[in-house]
Formats: sequence, C-alpha cells, structure tokens
Amino acid sequence: MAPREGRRPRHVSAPSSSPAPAASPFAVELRGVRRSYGRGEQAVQALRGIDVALPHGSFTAVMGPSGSGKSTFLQCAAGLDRADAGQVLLGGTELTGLSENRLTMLRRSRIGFIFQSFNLLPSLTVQANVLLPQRLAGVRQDRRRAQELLARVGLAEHGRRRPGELSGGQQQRVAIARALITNPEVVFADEPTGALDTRTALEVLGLLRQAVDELGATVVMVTHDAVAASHADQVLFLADGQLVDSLTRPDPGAVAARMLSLTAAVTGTGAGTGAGMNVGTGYNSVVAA
Ligand SMILES: Nc1ncnc2c1ncn2[C@@H]1O[C@H](COP(=O)(O)OP(=O)(O)OP(=O)(O)O)[C@@H](O)[C@H]1O
Repeated sequence: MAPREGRRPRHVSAPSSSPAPAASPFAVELRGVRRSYGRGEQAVQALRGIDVALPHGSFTAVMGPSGSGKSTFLQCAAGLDRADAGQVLLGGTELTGLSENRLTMLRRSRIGFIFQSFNLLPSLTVQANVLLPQRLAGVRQDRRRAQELLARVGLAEHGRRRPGELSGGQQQRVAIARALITNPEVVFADEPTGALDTRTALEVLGLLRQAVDELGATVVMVTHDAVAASHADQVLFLADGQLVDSLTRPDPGAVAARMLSLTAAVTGTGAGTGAGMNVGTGYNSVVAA
C-alpha cells in the first residue's frame, strides 16, 4: 500500500533521534499467523492464517465485527501474545521464538502502545509518564524530547501536572507522546478514541495522522469507528479470524458500508454482501505495499 498522496512521511521536525535504519521495507509482517484459544471442541480459532505486510510510515486501521479477532491480531503483532503458528516480524526481526526477556526488551524499545483507557500512572507527573518507556527500557531519559512531544500534542504547559488533573482527551495526548518517546518502529493503538467525545476523538486522530506524516511513525489502530478508520491510509477488515477485505484511502461512508455488509454476513441477517464485500472468497492475503 502506498501512503496517501500528500501524506507521505516527510521525516521533518522529528524532535531528536532519527528512526533506526530499516532492516526491512515493512514495519510489521505477519505470515500465516494462527492463534486459537482452548482445546478440542471448545477451541476458538481467533486467527486463521493472517498474511499482511505494513510498510514503514503507514497508518493502518483494523476493523471487523465483535469477536472477529482484532484484539488477537494486535496482541500477536505487538508481541504481547504468541501465535500458535506462522511468523511475526517487526522491522525484519522475527518475534516468534524470542525469549520472554528479549521480547519484553524489544517491546519497550521498539513498540509504542496507546490504549482506550490511556493507562497513565496516576502518581507520576505527565512528563514522567511520557518518559516511562525510556526508564523501563533502561536508556537515558530524554527530557528535551519529552517536552518537544508534549508541545507537539498541545500540552507544553502541563508537564508537571498529574494525569488526574487532565481531561480524557488530554490524557490520551499524553499517551500519544509516551508512545512516541522511544521513536518506536510501530505504534499499536487499541480503540484510542473509544472513550472520547467526537471532537476530542478527531483531535487525537489528527495527532496520530501527524505522527505518521511528520515523524515517519507507523501506526496500527484497532477501531470500531468508521470515521476514525478513515484517518488511516488503509483499513483491513477481519471476519472470523481472517483478513477478508481492505480499503485504501478510505472514506467513512465506504468503511461503514463494508462493516455493515460484513456484520450482516457474520450474523446472517440477510443484508447481503453489497458494497463490494468479499466475505467468503478466500481473500486472506493483504500485502500492503
Ligand atoms: N483469552 C481467551 N480465551 C478464550 N477465547 C478467547 C480469548 N481471547 C479471545 N478469545 C476468542 O477469540 C475470538 C477473537 O477475539 P478478539 O478479542 O480477538 O476479537 P475482537 O474482534 O477484538 O472482538 P471485540 O470487537 O468484541 O473486542 C473470539 O471468539 C473470542 O471469544
């Protein structure tokens, strides 16, 4: 997938260190990834052979009906959960097979996370929260970069406050700054706007878009919201543990139409597979290049 025209990463105004040289053209690659939960008749096939490759500097949204495997996809791609089969690569480094310690170190230094519920530490100042990934990774805490990132998300004056003194939208901005502090290869965002009102959500999505366009970040975002997904370069649609479709340069209407037909197909409500939905065609390989 090519990034949107006019939205190519410009690698300008990166607050400090530039991204590490890419060992692979792809920030994230999943090859034949399978993950099931439980055993025997109770087993649930959460991912049933996922093949996808997402280039550096791209913004990808992952959508699908409830239970389609979005969270499992994100967890496996981010090395928070282990695939039963297949390979997961981050910037060319294979995660499958890494020891727990090495996986933890890799997550701390090369991956940023943004969660629906912000997950800031209430007892730390805003600035200390932003610096936490560097502290955990055991690298020098770069206060200047933290301050630059806080300024970028509009919180230059809030570094000494505690998260509890900020609004939800402001807390999510802190979480974005925290996710970017280590200059990670990929930022994984799990429903980052799920707890925010519409206007605040749009601001947060704009900041994620800026991180991609101006800092060269790679963002992978799970969302239920068609408007949120339309900020991405590409939307991947999951159904029943498989990638069944994708949309590039998505607009909210097209995303909503595909979700509607997907949900109808999954629940069997008979709404058909209009809007070009590909359910059941065996399309499960999306190489975003
Ligand atoms: N720890 C677990 N133990 C057993 N089954 C699980 C576990 N985690 C997920 N599943 C099952 O795997 C399937 C995929 O779940 P997953 O959470 O990835 O879907 P999702 O698309 O993120 O759903 P939602 O939109 O509702 O959050 C579901 O059938 C779910 O019930």
